[in-house]
Amino acid sequence: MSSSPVTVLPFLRDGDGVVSFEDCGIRLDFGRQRLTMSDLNRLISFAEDRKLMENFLSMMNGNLVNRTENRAALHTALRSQTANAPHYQEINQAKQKMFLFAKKIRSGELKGCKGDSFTDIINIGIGGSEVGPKALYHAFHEVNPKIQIHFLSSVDGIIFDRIVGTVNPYKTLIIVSSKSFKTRETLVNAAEIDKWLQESGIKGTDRAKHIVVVSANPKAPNILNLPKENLFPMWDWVGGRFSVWGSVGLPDVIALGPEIFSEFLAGAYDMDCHVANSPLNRNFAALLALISYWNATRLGIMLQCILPYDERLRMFVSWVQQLEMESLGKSRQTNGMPVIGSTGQGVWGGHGDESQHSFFQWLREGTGKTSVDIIWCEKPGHNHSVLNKVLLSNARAQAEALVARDPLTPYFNGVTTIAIDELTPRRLGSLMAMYEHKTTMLGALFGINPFDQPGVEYGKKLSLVAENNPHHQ
Ligand SMILES: O=P(O)(O)OC[C@H]1O[C@H](O)[C@H](O)[C@@H](O)[C@@H]1O
Repeated sequence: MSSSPVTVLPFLRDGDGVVSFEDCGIRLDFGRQRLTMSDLNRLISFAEDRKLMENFLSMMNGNLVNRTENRAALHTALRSQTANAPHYQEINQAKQKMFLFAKKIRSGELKGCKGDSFTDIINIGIGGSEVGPKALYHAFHEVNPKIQIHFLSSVDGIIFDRIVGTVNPYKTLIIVSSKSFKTRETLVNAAEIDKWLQESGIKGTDRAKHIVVVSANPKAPNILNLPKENLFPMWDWVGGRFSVWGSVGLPDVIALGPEIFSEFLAGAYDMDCHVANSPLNRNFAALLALISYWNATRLGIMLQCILPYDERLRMFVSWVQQLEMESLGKSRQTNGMPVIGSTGQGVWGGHGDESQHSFFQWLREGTGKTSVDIIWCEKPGHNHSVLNKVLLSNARAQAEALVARDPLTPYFNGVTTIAIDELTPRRLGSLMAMYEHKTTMLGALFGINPFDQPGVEYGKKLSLVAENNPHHQ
């Protein structure tokens, strides 16, 4: 048996040039990725030819960048801090409505139908109507939250029972969150929860004190037989997986407070400004996108592993997974022609320290190639300095260990480290916005539309057919 020839790939850090820099409280180091500075410079020229920045600014200005659905993609407008952003008035109006509602619930001015203050929220929603608010809540909720959020996403009665089994319906607010208000799981769960409320005696007009809806579908309140005031609006010009910055964030605004949510938006805006104003060779999102493009198309790396060494970022992994895989899992270009070569990678990951004792063996010595993002926060969110010392040592050590693979095998990893000074809501906003911009920029580089999801919609149709098939009862 003859062994395949092995080429030892260079690291970016082995040449001249800047491979690490800081902005928005984030230090990015891409020196352990497998390319040379001249490769990177060629990639930057390619990005210029592809009009990467022009595309990005066109998205922010509200042009119809989602061409298959003939829509804009204006998630940046939801967090803009300037009055000249597109749709400023209606965005601001919706935000004020959400903030006022949250303040009244938090102060106890708004109560349930029997006069109780709210202690629990059940957020019914799936995909983009769940993972973003869940990531934010998981990062910043208190040890014993005064108002706790429960996320009901899949149509799995076990989860349903576990949630309703721990809450008092008179002290519970239900948020039914669905951009389309057509998602089967969300509507079926909403009906089941409504039944539970009614069986608990919350009927007729009392229901309106316990259920609100978040949707871009103006018929949503009517569908659930609620007054139209119970609607918190979304718009078709924000994609579901980019929607945490608007009314989809309502459960967080209530449970964590408007101040935390405002900071989260401000952090995303910091990153929007960084990406809009930085040259390509100092631009976080553009560099992440270009390296990912290189990895997928030149090195055949089809996996992207996200490893936060911080419990608060555990749910962030699921959020990135939906963001990247739904946006970039495409094999047709925007012009309708099949893609030649590769597009988006499979995204997976987990808490870094736990993953060391689970799948790191595969990363270190398995027969695969992976691009890894290791994320840590320099200042901990707790007082256990010994624990933090060990955790951060692990993170730094693994960044080296994962690239130190046996040079005689054709398998390897490229590692990017992302060190955050301190995880505040503002920094989480910046981090999430950075990955959003990486994703949409990759769409432009691959020549695909990162804003639609026709494959998911096809699956939804087939599920309905299966549900109506008597042989599946
Ligand atoms: O918010 P909804 O309209 O209920 O959609 C929920 C989810 O449905 C599908 O799975 C889409 O692919 C997702 O992008 C979306 O976030």
